[in-house]
Amino acid sequence: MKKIEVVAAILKHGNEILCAQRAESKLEYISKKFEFPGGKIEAGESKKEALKRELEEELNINPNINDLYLTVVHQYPDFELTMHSFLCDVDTKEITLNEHISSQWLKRTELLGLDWAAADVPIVDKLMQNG
Ligand SMILES: Nc1nc2c([nH]c(=O)n2[C@H]2C[C@H](O)[C@@H](COP(=O)(O)OP(=O)(O)OP(=O)(O)O)O2)c(=O)[nH]1
Repeated sequence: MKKIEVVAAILKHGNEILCAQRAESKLEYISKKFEFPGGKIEAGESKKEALKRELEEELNINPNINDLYLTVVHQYPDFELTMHSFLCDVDTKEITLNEHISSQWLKRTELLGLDWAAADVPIVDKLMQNG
């Protein structure tokens, strides 16, 4: 089974968190789902270097990347995903959506209202518990 390793950012502005909606995809289980921005780690990159690159590519932002929050291993029908999520503080809500089709800044308690990619659910649960 194919394995993918991804980094993702929990972008916090005050008490709000950025939730970003993926574009339509032929993989229905991730198509238009909400996620934390990020992407695959490329050869030779550290996790934080990969996340910095992805955040610039996807949102035109360059935030401080803080501690690892949670690593999730999730089995999708076509691949096994390992996703490392990092807390990041941003000082502005101004972002440019270069790849996502929509975004919302939500309080922790509001996160469950979105249709998240399945791999994100443990991260969302932890964020809600620690609210
Ligand atoms: N970035 C991110 N990816 C997630 C999350 N949840 C989740 O299941 N994924 C999955 C969807 C994709 O299969 C994979 C991320 O791959 P991607 O295609 O977005 O990464 P990338 O930007 O490096 O894309 P590419 O170069 O392959 O086009 O991880 C999440 O919260 N954030």
